[in-house]
Amino acid sequence: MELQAAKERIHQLREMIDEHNYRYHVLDDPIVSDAEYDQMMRELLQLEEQFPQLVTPDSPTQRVGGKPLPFFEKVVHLSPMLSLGNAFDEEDLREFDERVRKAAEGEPVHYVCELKIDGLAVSLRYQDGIFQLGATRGDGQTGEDITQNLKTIRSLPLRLKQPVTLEVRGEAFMPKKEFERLNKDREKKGEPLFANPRNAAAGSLRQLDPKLAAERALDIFLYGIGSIEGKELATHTETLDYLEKLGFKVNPERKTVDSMDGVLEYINEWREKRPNLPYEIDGIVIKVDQLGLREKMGATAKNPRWAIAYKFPAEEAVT
Ligand SMILES: NC(=O)c1cnc(N)c2cc(Br)sc12
Repeated sequence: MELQAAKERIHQLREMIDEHNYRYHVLDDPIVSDAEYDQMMRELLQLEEQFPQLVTPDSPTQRVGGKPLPFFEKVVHLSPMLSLGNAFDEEDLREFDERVRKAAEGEPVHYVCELKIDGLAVSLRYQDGIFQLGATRGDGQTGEDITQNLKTIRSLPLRLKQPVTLEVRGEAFMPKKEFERLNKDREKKGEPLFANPRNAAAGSLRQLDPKLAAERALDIFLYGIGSIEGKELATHTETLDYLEKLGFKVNPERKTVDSMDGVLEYINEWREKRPNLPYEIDGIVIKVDQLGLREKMGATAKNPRWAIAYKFPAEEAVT
């Protein structure tokens, strides 16, 4: 095959593979069989071997690229990754609601309720829609560059549906089924078991050899924008919808309510439904929806004043 034909076929294959990867891992709604998908990947790999000058960092063949690193580089976040203050009961939530309504000075207040994923907070940077860099939260200001490992997460888009430059925040996690499979495998090999999916996810992403992270079916939900160029968003609800439009995986269980009673209802609904989720959650995140009111409330050195995490009581250890 000559170069021009190879360019066209490679472009076509990448489009198809990215779309099928998105449908399978983000929408959980595949329309081709694994065999058909693997066939497309094999053809793309062969063409890229034949024409190495046509390989690009966002090609789906580059997910398990890198060689083992000697260490992780430090990354300074474009804006600090704050952690959430905690609420443990209704009284804490009512006090939070009072503080918000005081700051709102009569302006209507909407809360976005989201599941608090029990994983590892990460920050992802995209330049003109291409994934550039991913980092751990670290101390909130400086994290570790784990780009190679994050690229192995199939639901993480290597190229967005629009060429935007932004930094997004999310939680990388290990689904419960994968955690059980991994620990069974480690038990067979006489290796120490992971205590919980959170530790397993953190341990996987802190591997210096990306091939090890690639063997673990990690996943990721995105839930916020750290910084963005050329886009004005008025609410968090809009932000989450926009992240979905760009091709990110956003948790579908979110709900926007206009009172603390609505928040309490959501919390009780998910207290019941939590065991049936395919991933672990350790609470519910409640955020002010209006970004203007968030600006007004600001943040302490550690936590935003416009959000809080309701923590479920720790599950009694499964004996
Ligand atoms: N949906 C969310 O905002 C969310 C979900 N899960 C988490 N572990 C966290 C942590 C922060 Br900080 S926000 C958030």
